[in-house]
Amino acid sequence: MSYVIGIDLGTSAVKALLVDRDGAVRGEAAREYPLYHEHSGWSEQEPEDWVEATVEALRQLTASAGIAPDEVEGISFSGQMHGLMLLNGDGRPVRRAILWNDTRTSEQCRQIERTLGSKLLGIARNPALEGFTLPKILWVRQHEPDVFAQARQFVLPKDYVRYRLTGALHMDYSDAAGTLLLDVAEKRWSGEIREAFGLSESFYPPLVASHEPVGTLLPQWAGRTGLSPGVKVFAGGADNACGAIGAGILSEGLTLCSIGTSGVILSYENDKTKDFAGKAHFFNHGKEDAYYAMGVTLAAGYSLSWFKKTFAPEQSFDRLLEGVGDVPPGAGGLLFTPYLVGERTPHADAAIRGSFIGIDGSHERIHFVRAVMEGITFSLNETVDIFRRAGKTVDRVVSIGGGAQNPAWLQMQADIFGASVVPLENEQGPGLGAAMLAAYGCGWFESLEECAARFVRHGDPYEPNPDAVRAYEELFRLYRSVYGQTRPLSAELAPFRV
Ligand SMILES: Nc1ncnc2c1ncn2[C@@H]1O[C@H](COP(=O)(O)OP(=O)(O)O)[C@@H](O)[C@H]1O
Ligand SMILES: O=C(CO)[C@@H](O)[C@H](O)COP(=O)(O)O
Repeated sequence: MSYVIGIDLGTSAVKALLVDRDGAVRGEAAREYPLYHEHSGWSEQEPEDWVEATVEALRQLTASAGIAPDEVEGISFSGQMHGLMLLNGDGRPVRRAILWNDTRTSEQCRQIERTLGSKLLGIARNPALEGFTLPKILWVRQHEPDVFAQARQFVLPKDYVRYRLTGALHMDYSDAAGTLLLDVAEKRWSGEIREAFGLSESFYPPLVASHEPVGTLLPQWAGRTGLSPGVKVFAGGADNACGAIGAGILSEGLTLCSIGTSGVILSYENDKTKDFAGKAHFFNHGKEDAYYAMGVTLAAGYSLSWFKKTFAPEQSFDRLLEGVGDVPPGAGGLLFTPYLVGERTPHADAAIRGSFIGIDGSHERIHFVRAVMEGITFSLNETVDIFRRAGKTVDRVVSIGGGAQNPAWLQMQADIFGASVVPLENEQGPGLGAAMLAAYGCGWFESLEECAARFVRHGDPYEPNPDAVRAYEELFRLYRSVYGQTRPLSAELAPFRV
């Protein structure tokens, strides 16, 4: 048999999938790693944790599947986006990675806006947001000059892991698009942005397409991972681009909802000139010369996992969510806004924090659980609304990620989005998209579309229930008013945060 492996370097864990030529998942392995929040708004990870976890996941995957090393033909990656890794001249990290959900860089964002003005949207196609990579580079240069002086190159999280496994350093277009340093439409590093911030050309890794081969596994890892040193390694893509590939979002008219640590509503775009005026992100797809627009809820699954960790640490998600489908829309008059770490879409606001509004003596824990799920979904619906106002049709949404594991949540998505919501038969998140890039890169298929026709299996859709849709239209209006009303309170509470 021959297989490919898709590795998804997520925020909470790395997941490796072993996939055969029919797209059947023949094995999976995951390893978690910690997040470090040393100050409010900070979020970092230890790069060595990613490497160790990835190698361990590969070892477990090959051992449990009982396959011969040369049966795996190709490997590719999906990675959490935007995280800054700075490497010294020996290719070693000079500090921990600063992640996509770290919001310490508001001042640097204002600096970028002052320096580039409207040129930024024209070139990078995205506004300066705290989570993106350029503001992080400027933060380290300003606050840790000694550390920055050691840095010779920057990369993103999955690029670093791939570099450690192959010895070859690259970045693919879909991930490079999230740095604010790429000319998105022209698919090249922007000289204008680079010069504006005095960065040297050698600081940038070479760009490649997601399905391109970038090397083979270094012999030192072969024994430990159970893979052959000859296994081909393909560049891979941003987790949202890979999530889209794995869900078959490869043509106009399809929308993706992904609820992982973050939450995303994503819509495929052929037209590189499409203008959302910065209201939605606009990035290169993992499919060549294609694009996607996307809105992001920073703390989507993270809000639910925060709730579970804080109020039910001993319970599984399935146990915590038991009975949540029996609570009517509106959670008994309880509203939640998921701004635990600030927000991105539609409010690019690092200072806002979340809230429960309407707590009543009759509420039980299950009402809070339902309110958290509804708040996350309302936040995603703000992006659905942006897309509809921009003239896009959103009537069929493919739902992936941890949030797609719960039927009540899938029904809630259909009712809040007012659209059919389609889960995948074998929900594997972005790892399947990464495996598809390897399968296409290995030449198993003529195109990603041909690969998707074999690998991607949509399940039965969840249809919107008209009564629930009506109730949610009213509740969504109330939800939207919470942001403006809690913003000043959040600002006044800021000094009390640790
Ligand atoms: N059984 C479940 N039911 C509902 N939500 C779940 C379940 N399991 C996980 N989740 C949610 O999904 C999130 C993790 O999703 P995942 O796609 O694995 O994340 P990531 O790739 O960001 O690490 C968790 O934070 C949690 O909120
Ligand atoms: O910042 C973004 C997208 O712009 C996030 O979607 C990250 O890419 C992290 O993803 P998950 O760990 O939630 O999958």
